[in-house]
Order: sequence, then C-alpha cells, then structure tokens
Amino acid sequence: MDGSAEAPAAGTVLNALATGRGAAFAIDRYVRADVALGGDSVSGAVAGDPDADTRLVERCVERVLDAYGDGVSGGHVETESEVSMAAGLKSSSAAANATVLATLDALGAVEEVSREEAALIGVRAARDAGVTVTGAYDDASASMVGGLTVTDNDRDVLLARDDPDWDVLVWTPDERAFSADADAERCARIAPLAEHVEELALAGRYGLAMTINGFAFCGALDFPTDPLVEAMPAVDGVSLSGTGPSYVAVGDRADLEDLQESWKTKPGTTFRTTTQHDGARTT
Ligand SMILES: Nc1ncnc2c1ncn2[C@@H]1O[C@H](COP(=O)(O)OP(=O)(O)OP(=O)(O)O)[C@@H](O)[C@H]1O
Ligand SMILES: O=C(O)C1=C[C@@H](O)[C@@H](O)[C@H](O)C1
Repeated sequence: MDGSAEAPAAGTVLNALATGRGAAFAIDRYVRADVALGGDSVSGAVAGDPDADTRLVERCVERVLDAYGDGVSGGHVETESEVSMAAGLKSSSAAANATVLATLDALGAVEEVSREEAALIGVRAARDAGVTVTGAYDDASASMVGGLTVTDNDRDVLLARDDPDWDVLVWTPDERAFSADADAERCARIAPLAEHVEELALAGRYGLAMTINGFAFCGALDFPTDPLVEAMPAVDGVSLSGTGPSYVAVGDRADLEDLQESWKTKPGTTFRTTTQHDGARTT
C-alpha cells in the first residue's frame, strides 16, 4: 500500500497574522511525499535532513488513517522538498498537502475526498503539531488548488480564488524563521493596513496589495525594507513572504532578471519561477 503526491510551495500577498485573513499564490516549486502503509505506528523522515521535525507530516498520515483508513493504523512518510524549511515559502503547507494526498493515494481513496477537505486535514494537523499561528488555510488552499487564494483562517473559509499568470523572483537569505515563533502581537498592531491589503486583493489589485503587505510586515516582524525599495520601480508587486525571511517579487520577466542580478549579491539564494495553476497532485 504505497502512495505518492507533490504539492507546490507558495508566496504571500497578505500575511494572516494581523487579522486572520490571508492571501497566497502557488509557485512552480514542489514538496513531494512518499507514503508506505503498514505496521502499528506512524513514522516520518525528511530527505537530507535527519534532524527535521516530522510531527506535522506524521499527524497528517494519522488524521487521514483515522478518517479513511478502514482499520489501517500505521505507515511511514518521507518528504523531499525543492524549497527550504522555515524560509517563508510555505513548505509546511506543501508538505502537509502532499502527505495527505499521498496517504489517500495509498488507501485508493483520493476520489472520495474533495480538495478543500484534503487541505483542511493538513490545516488541522498543522494546528495539532503547533507549527502555525492561524492554521494558514491561505497557504494550504493555494498549494492544494493552485493559483491565488484569499481566505479567512479564523473560519477556514475560501473568500476568493484567481489564476494570475506571473513570473516570480524569490530571494531567500541564509537565516531561517519558523512561523510559530513569529511575534503575532506586533502583527496585530498593523491590522488596519492588513484590512486595506485585503480590500485591494479582493479587488484584484494584487501587486499593490502585496507591496503594502511587504512594508507593513517587514515593519512588524523587523525585516529590512531595502529589498522592497530596491525592487519597487521594476516590479508589479514585492513582499516579504510569510513570516520571512524570503522576499518574493512578481512582474515582467526581463525586469525580474535585472532585479535578480541585484538580489543575487546579497547573502543567500535566489531563483526565478512562475505561478502554478493546478495545485497538488498524486504522482
Ligand atoms: N518539507 C517538509 N517536510 C516535512 N515537514 C515539514 C516540511 N516543511 C515544513 N515542515 C514542518 O513544518 C514545520 C514548520 O515549518 P516552517 O515554519 O518552516 O513552515 P514554512 O511553511 O516553511 O514557513 P512559512 O509558514 O514561514 O512559509 C517544521 O518544523 C516541520 O515540522
Ligand atoms: O502560521 C500561520 O498562520 C501563517 C504563516 C505565514 O505563512 C503567513 O503568511 C500565513 O498567512 C499564516
């Protein structure tokens, strides 16, 4: 009883830590999960990172087995990721989505479960594992269904979905920032700005929305605004992604190539990609 799936990482338009409402877009970089069912207990591993915390993906397997396992109670999950953990690129949501789908695939039950419900299993597992502040349904839904989603994470409701076709540039500095460690109280102070970003996003003005989000959350979470100021004249939108430390810019491909030359001189890594439209899939 084996199953496998992959789910895209994502970038941020609106961070939900201020108001509980967030927006994210899927990018063409993936976390893959391979699940082998059997035995009495659930275990997990992350390829290339023997010390990684595997509680989130183990909890995803357990939740799927509890709901759809029909007596199967054990298994092993291994993830492999094209994006770094704790980089702000939603690797936890992508890992959860890939694991939920891979477990359903191993049970032959993928068709029994809607994409929305599959994403919500991962959100509940993330809350169980304590790796999220709001549940991050914005990140989970963008990764599960692809495109750009706006959500209310307090109620786990999808408010809007769109399918923008963007070139994307990412800069990931060398440091790491786990979302669960972010200062949510400081984020709550900038709620009026987050409400404005939400209005812009719901009106389809994503570029301006994400740039205002970037300045607001760099202020609240104490990340530098220089990368935003540097990028602004050339791009449609630029923001801190999630709780950092990565920055994401969207816009014209040639302009992003120029910006990459400049972001490349900073410590860390850069890559160019595109928005992803189809979401998570079994493989
Ligand atoms: N590729 C992965 N495989 C397995 N578990 C993962 C993976 N990525 C993240 N996780 C789990 O999620 C936890 C939280 O991860 P993290 O804070 O890095 O989330 P993130 O989604 O990368 O960050 P952000 O929310 O800022 O985008 C990790 O401690 C780990 O338990
Ligand atoms: O843990 C969380 O609740 C979140 C983390 C970040 O990715 C945010 O971008 C997201 O909106 C919510």
